[in-house]
Amino acid sequence: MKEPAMTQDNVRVDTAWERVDGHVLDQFRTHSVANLGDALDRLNIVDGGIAPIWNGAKAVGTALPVLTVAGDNKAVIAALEHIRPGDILVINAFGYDGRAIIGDNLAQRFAAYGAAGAIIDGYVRDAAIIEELGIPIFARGLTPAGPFKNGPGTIGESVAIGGVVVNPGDIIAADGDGVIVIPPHRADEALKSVSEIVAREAALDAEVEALRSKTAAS
Ligand SMILES: O=C([O-])CC(=O)C(=O)O
Ligand SMILES: [Mg+2]
Repeated sequence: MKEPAMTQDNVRVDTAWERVDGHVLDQFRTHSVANLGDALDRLNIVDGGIAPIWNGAKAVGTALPVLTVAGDNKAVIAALEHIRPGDILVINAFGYDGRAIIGDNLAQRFAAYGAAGAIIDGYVRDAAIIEELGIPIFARGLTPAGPFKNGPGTIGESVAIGGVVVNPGDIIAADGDGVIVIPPHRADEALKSVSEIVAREAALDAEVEALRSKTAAS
């Protein structure tokens, strides 16, 4: 039987779930989020309001879901000790724009514990330092206002983020276009289908190249 969730000081924690192997994640790393989205029938994509906070940020990993109260990061701080290498913190902070849920200090702690990044349905701060450090953080925007630290919250339970349900251990891929959530049981299907999409995209590029040469010759 599944272990029940424990509540630690106002934050409920469930750690009874699995992470996929790193070699599965490596296969997703070679693909764009747009192509992965096409491979999953153009579904499973987080709304475009959640975007990288610096140009060039990208990340692939498995979801460590965190639910906070709007403007409060107690559950995020409590999640630090539950990070495993390759995790991506997926934080539902209710899209609230009045408080930053994390800044450079927490982003650096995520990285120090081996997290591959964080996706936040909410706002962040200290963006210039996070960019300088190259830590991939995706959020709705920036505000200098710091968060409260009272809770409650949950760690390791399913959350909603940008209109998509994220279960603990789901595969997350994020790049300049945005974020996709891939349930592990659909990983093989997604990888097979995305290689067909890559071939189709290459054929479209070749068509454009042929058109360009024809235009130049005329
Ligand atoms: O004060 C906080 O909790 C958020 C913050 O700025 C940081 O993590 O650097
Ligand atoms: Mg800070």
